[in-house]
Amino acid sequence: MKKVLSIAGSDCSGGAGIQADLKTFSVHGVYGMSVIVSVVAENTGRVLGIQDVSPDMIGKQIDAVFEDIEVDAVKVGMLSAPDCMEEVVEKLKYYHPENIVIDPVMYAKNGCPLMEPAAIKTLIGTVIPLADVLTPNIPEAEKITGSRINSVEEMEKAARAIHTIGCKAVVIKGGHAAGNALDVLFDGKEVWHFDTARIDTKNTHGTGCTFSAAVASQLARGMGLREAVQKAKDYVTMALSHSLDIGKGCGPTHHFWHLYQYGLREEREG
Ligand SMILES: Nc1ncnc2c1ncn2[C@@H]1O[C@H](COP(=O)(O)OP(=O)(O)OP(=O)(O)O)[C@@H](O)[C@H]1O
Ligand SMILES: Cc1ncc(COP(=O)(O)O)c(N)n1
Repeated sequence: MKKVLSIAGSDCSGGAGIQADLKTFSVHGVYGMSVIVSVVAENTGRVLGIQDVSPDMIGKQIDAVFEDIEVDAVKVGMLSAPDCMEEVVEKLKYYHPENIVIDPVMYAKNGCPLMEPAAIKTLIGTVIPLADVLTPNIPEAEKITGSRINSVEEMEKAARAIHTIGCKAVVIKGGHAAGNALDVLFDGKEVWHFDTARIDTKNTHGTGCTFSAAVASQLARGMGLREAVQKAKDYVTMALSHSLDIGKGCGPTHHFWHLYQYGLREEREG
């Protein structure tokens, strides 16, 4: 069985962060593991508080996983502060796992900040260059490049600009744009589009976490980059079309395992 590690924040309401990642890993038939970087008291409507785990304890969790278990892919999510980022970067450089997917989480869906504004420098200087795949949404890509994104052409331009920071590939997710939900992949050579109709729902809590965890799962299973992104897009579309009206704010994606497993079974038999 392939093994995938999430290094991210804990969302006690279960829709995003580590909890969304582990649900996504299970549906993809990979063994999920977690290193908790921050404990976030949040729900579908707001963030009540953030408590970062100490860098020493983040490092020990990463050591505990890597000294014992082979890791086929790593998904990195919320890293709130520069010292957390530096610890994660140091350990990933030391253990050098394959298939590092980094979601540069900055805000929750409800607009609450999940990364200290001053951490952007460390994010760009040390975290982003480690990514095999970086998955910013449009506001995150704007913060990283310092340029506004108002069209698909500008998404492509931003993906190329972010690639020069040193990551191997970039997917700019179009959840925050108007019109179709169109994501743009730049793999260092070519640009690819992944396009679906926009699903009319407020229940989009955790879409970014679900997408990046799905990419990491597919890469761990040996899929090539373009196919992994397409499969992750299919998965998040399905999880969103069955999203749950839980809570008073933006409800979570639904990890609709039996349909997806059916798809996996078809793939194996076909
Ligand atoms: N309403 C929607 N209908 C269809 N697909 C969507 C919708 N909203 C987001 N997506 C898709 O979900 C994925 C995640 O995109 P999004 O831009 O929402 O990420 P995000 O903002 O990082 O998410 P999060 O805020 O949960 O971290 C992308 O593949 C995007 O195209
Ligand atoms: C711990 C944690 N990590 C990531 C997100 C982003 O997800 P969303 O923007 O869908 O709330 C979150 N809310 N909480």
